[in-house]
Amino acid sequence: MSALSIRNLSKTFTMHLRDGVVLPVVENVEFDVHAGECVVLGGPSGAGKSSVLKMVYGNYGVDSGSILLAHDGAEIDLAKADPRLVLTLRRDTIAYVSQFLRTVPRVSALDVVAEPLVIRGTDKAEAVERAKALLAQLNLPERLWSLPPATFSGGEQQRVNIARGFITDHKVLLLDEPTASLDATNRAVVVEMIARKKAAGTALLGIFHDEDVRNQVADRIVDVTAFAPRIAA
Ligand SMILES: Nc1ncnc2c1ncn2[C@@H]1O[C@H](COP(=O)(O)OP(=O)(O)OP(=O)(O)O)[C@@H](O)[C@H]1O
Repeated sequence: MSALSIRNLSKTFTMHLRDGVVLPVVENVEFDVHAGECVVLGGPSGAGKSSVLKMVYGNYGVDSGSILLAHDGAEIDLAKADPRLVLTLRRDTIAYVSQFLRTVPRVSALDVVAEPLVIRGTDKAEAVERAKALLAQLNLPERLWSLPPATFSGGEQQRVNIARGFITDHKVLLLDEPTASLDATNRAVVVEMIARKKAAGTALLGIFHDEDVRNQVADRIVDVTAFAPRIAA
């Protein structure tokens, strides 16, 4: 069984403020992501890459189809999971590095990064040590660690977000443009971190506009234009 299996997934957006105009985005999306590989969603702007990623994480509902995850020795369909189960899947099985960090006031960068481990029951001091190691690896200046990331630069916030997403050993890791705001040095760090995740058996699914990074991390590219909706005649 794959770590992540997408079957027949379709999505339309209904614009309620525009007389209920219906915008089909993708139809019959089908692909698998196996343990230890990084699959990259490809296709031009507007093809639906982010929408697919958001469906897989449960941020967007689906019209039809399945998002099958290996969780706790069973196969779970995230597309049909109730909100409580979605939260459990996010705690234990599927992690997501979004493009932008959602900052919480007064919470330090270190605590933001350590939180996913603490929630899973890791001792706080140990979680903070792991957070420090990741922030150091990502070259986030130590003077920033105890500050809330709200005032950080785009690239600094993105590195906090990456550290938070990478700190656990979730079996599935989703990456939405994790290197978009990074300089060459830190892009290389992230490429190395992805390679380590693969070696550890994580299944990764991501969007990377940077061609260099994409070529370095991708085992396979799934072209989302293959799932463009057929326009009704
Ligand atoms: N919440 C939403 N409501 C309405 N339409 C949406 C919504 N999210 C995405 N869309 C539409 O769905 C289509 C696909 O968007 P999506 O962001 O998934 O594309 P993408 O391939 O990730 O593009 P890019 O590479 O530019 O980020 C677009 O036409 C977009 O306008």
